[in-house]
Amino acid sequence: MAPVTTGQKKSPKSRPSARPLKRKRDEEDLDNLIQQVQDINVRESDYDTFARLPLSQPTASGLEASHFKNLTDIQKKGIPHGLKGSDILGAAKTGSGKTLAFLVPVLENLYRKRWTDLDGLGALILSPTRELAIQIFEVLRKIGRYHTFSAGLVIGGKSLQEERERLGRMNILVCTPGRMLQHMDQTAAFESDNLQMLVLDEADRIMDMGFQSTVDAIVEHLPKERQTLLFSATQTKKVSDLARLSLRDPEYVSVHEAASSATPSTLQQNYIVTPLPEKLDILWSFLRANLKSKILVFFSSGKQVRFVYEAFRHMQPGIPLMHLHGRQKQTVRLDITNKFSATKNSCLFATDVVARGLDFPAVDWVIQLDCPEDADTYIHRVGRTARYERDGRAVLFLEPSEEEGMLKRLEQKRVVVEKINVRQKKQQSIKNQLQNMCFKDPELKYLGQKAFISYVRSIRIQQDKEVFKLNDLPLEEFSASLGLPGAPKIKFLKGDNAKSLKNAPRQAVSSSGEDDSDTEAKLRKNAVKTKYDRMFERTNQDVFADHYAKLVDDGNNGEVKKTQNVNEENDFLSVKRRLSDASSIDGESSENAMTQTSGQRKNAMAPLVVDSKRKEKLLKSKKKLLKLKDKGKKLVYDSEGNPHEVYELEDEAQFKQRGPAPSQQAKFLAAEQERLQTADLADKQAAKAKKKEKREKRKARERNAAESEELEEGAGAAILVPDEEFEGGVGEDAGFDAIAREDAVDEEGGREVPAKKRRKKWFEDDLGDETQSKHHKRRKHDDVTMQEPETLEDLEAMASGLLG
Ligand SMILES: Nc1ncnc2c1ncn2[C@@H]1O[C@H](COP(=O)(O)OP(=O)(O)OP(=O)(O)O)[C@@H](O)[C@H]1O
Repeated sequence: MAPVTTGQKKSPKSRPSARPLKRKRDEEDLDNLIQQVQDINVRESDYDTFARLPLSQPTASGLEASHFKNLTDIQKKGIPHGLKGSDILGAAKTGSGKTLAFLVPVLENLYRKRWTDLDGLGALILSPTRELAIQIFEVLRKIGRYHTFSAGLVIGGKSLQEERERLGRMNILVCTPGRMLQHMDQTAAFESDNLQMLVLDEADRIMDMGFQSTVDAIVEHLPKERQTLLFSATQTKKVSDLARLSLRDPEYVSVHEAASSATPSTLQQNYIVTPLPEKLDILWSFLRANLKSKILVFFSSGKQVRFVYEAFRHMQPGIPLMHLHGRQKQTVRLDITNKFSATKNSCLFATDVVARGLDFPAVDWVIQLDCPEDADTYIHRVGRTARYERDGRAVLFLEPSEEEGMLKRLEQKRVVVEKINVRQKKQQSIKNQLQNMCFKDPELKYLGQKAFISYVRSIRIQQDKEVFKLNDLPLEEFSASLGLPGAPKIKFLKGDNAKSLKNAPRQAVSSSGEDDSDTEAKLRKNAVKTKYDRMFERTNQDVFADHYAKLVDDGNNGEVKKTQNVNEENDFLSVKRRLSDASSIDGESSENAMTQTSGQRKNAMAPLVVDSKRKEKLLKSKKKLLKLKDKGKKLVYDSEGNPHEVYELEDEAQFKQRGPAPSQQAKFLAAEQERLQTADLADKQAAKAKKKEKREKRKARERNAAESEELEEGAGAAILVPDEEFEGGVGEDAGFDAIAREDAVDEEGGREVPAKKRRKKWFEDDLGDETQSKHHKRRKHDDVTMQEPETLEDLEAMASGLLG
């Protein structure tokens, strides 16, 4: 139970017995619980209600207060193994209750180990997205409200420093991999040596390419002796992943392997075949016909989401529209997630950022306007509806060229989808409206162009070429259907990799390099020219800036003019001028600049290529040009006082004697790496030892203080009052932080005694007492339903505050 000290004083007579008695009883209960867990027979599991499971009182009460009574299939199979400490590889359909399947064992296993603040981090829960991490954290808050563990959410969006200060004291952390690793590498006070459990929710996504190396690095920081739980809706038993996470004889807990379909039976799944240029018409007509529904529409990129959202918003379909994609600020994303969860009828346009794990209540329709990259993504997307025994419908839009390939992929994953047709009579064309809007509003047109480009790129980078066939797409008509006057020109990178590009959306997809010739040629025809296209096509680009003309017009400009003339014949992207010497920058005569040979140059710098307006401007600023000047050289002196370069070239013959250059290079790199690793290890060990010493000292101090306090109050001066504990709001207030009561009353005399000053909670600011007590009272009434954060700020405060 949550050890909340009430501050009540007992008479000297009663003092000696109360606390030790209670402690003894608790110890006995705990021993019983440990025994019961040992006795669990996982093969004959008949635990169909939480009440029948051997659970601690705080967890049982938390589950009951959150209205969880019966176990779902994955919980029936997973929780007993989890309680017994086994590693788990869990797979179950979307919406089948996997979150509790790992949260219950987390709380219970730490509880049975008598985990306290002083023991540090006990469980680490990794989630691939921030939204999912927040959702897991909220469920943890609910069911863990009567525990005294401290729990935190580490998802970025807060300053590293702010999180850092609180991180050291957390028992359970829910986090995204990137941010966690950042702390592990940079936060000295963060320790995971004691970690007991590692959980990966949506494990397959976390083990996906984008996260692989991050997860590897995180795991390196964790102790090998730990329990590891992996859960996902679409999991494979990839041996390499298991080895990487050092799972020990994992229990394969799968509740849909034998099922005929990989998706919930309450989900009705259909697909329609529609040419790309008609997609938006159909989507629009669909929305108009379903104004009283909650609809989630998936697109393959954020830019499409933005364009369709903006365009449809202007056209007012009659249903509230929202949009969500990875480029929005975290606070905005949270806000939209909450709003969409709360509404009954609305439509959310989104990317795959919400495809996994998010538990929006009562979604009626999941529409996949763009074909998912694979069958797993399909399963996760449709899993946003038909959750926990509810009904739901999903419709996949397929381009004729995608139909055969995608259906094959779905079949391989035991996903059964039925074809339906669109009623032509009800289909409304919005092409003209969109064209009109794009014509009037250049911003919208710009969004449309971006949307077009990102769609084409998304198809190009797909790995499954049996499904995605860029050359078969009617791109010109598609661009017209977006309201654009022509298909924008697109350039692609050579040999780009689908997943790494998808996982690095912020990485600019450079347009330099080589193009996809066929498509490019196709697209170049009738291409819409952007501001930049026009800029590069300007015929008078090579007209010198005034400043530069003056600079070179110093009597002897024949050379420059010659260069200029030669360049004029080149293509528009060719180099117009080269300034190749610092002296010209310093304003010395251009003649010098142009006639100096490389042998003459002492402080040679990389040639400055003047091929754009920006660079021409640069010529006007001496300060900026100075940056291009060669910096001074570092020399080292030998014992005789002769100067040497830091790295001097050795004699070639000598060099060759030591073997071929690549092998020497490899050797050098290996040696350097080893040197760095050794140094790093030593640093880490020293830092750890220091921290450990500090922690030991702190523990000893706190123990001494606790003991002397106990002695002072007389043994057992403060007692536990179970019913009131809950009201006092152990976990209710601050997650799982314990608090001391304020309004303590002396039992004997009924006299009010000054309350021990309690620690300020995350939701409190410096309010007056009255306001605080009102606040406190309000929360008391909320103890059963668990107060939800009302605003984004509340949630933010909660996220950061619980780290304290
Ligand atoms: N034992 C239970 N009794 C009643 N409702 C439950 C139970 N377990 C889970 N739920 C509810 O079912 C819904 C889905 O649960 P959860 O989010 O854990 O599913 P999931 O399997 O993780 O889904 P996904 O694969 O999409 O992440 C939630 O709304 C949750 O509150």
